[in-house]
Amino acid sequence: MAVGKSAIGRQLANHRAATFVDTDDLVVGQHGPIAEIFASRGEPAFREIEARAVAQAIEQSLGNSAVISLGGGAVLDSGTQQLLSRCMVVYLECDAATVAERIARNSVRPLLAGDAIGRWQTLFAARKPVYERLANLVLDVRSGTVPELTRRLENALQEYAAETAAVAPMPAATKKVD
Ligand SMILES: Nc1ncnc2c1ncn2[C@@H]1O[C@H](COP(=O)(O)OP(=O)(O)O)[C@@H](O)[C@H]1O
Ligand SMILES: O=C(O)C1=C[C@@H](OP(=O)(O)O)[C@@H](O)[C@H](O)C1
Ligand SMILES: [Mg+2]
Repeated sequence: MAVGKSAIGRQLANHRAATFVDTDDLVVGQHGPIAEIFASRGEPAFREIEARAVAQAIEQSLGNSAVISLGGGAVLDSGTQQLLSRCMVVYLECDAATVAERIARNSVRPLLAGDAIGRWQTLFAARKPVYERLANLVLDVRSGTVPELTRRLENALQEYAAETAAVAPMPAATKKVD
């Protein structure tokens, strides 16, 4: 949460003239504000809605050029993990110090209510292995502006594509960009 998935994803899509889909926006468009879904129906209901939104976004992107930004907890769903195995997955690697100021003024992320930084750290520690396992590319987003990070991501994606084309048909191992 708050690492820049939505902001960087949107800029990358603009740069590539690709469709941009933020699955949180899909959820909000279909079911209303995320905080209200958590409050009235609970997190399990949110996760089901979210998994359907992710599946819809991936299905509609097949054969098209699309950048899909997920919510930070979406990858915990096993169905989503399977669908992501057909996608180029980028993990934006960040830390608590970098997001601290952003989440201090958080008002839309129910899982960060109360001790925002403590909650972020606990969630991150539990999810990090999943992020690492699913990622084709890891981008360090601890420093740089959104436009700078988008350029670094674009360059890294081009390098990744060139490397995987060179070793096809074997998929390349996860690449880490500092
Ligand atoms: N590298 C960055 N530098 C400064 N602000 C950033 C950076 N990345 C994201 N932000 C800002 O932090 C907030 C959270 O970013 P967002 O893209 O919504 O994160 P996520 O989708 O991962 O939760 C937004 O206000 C965004 O503009
Ligand atoms: O990490 C999470 O569990 C969540 C992250 C949020 O999206 P961002 O990661 O885009 O903030 C949003 O899906 C929801 O508040 C739950
Ligand atoms: Mg987001």
